[in-house]
Amino acid sequence: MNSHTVHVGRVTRDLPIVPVAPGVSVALFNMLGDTEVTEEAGRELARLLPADIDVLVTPEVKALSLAHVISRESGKPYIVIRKTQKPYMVEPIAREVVSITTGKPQLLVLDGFDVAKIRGHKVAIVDDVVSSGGTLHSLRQIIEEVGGEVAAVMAVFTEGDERPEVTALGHLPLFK
Ligand SMILES: O=P(O)(O)OC[C@H]1O[C@H](OP(=O)(O)OP(=O)(O)O)[C@H](O)[C@@H]1O
Ligand SMILES: Nc1ncnc2[nH]cnc12
Repeated sequence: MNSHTVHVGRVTRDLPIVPVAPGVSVALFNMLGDTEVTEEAGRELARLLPADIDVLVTPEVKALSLAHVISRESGKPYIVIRKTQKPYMVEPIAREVVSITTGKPQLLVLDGFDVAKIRGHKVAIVDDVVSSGGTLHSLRQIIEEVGGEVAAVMAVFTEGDERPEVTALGHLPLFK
């Protein structure tokens, strides 16, 4: 299998290149279960986090442990936007999203319990990869709908297009 070598701080990984759509492949970056990469990326991104951020918001699931490390390092709390609506949620706010790696609609759901932690606050969105920007767009819509201000977007990698609005540790090409 072809691979693409990346560096996350002092850690090196060979990412497998996998097809995600007809004629499009990505270097798959899956942090789940990779403690070394998660710790390194989380510490690096925490150093780059603007001081005036109140709260981190991350989408389930691959970026979850990254948000945990940034939270621990920065002392800022984090909120997880889920991908399924649960019966225990209070007045959930949901948006559909199509990411490049999933290719079909998924839900992004904010539990109403968490709205007060976002309303009137400066938010940093945390994700592992920002690619088509579909996930970022829907996260922004949810945060702004409940009165939060997206003041930073932090990711380990951008992918495809350049994204000057994203603070990232590196960039991944799309393979076409
Ligand atoms: O910019 P985009 O094209 O929206 O792609 C970025 C999103 O895609 C991935 O999530 P994925 O859909 O693979 O879900 P998962 O983390 O639940 O596996 C990744 O974790 C980002 O959230
Ligand atoms: N290269 C990639 N690896 C993992 N998740 C992604 N989401 C978008 N691009 C991705």
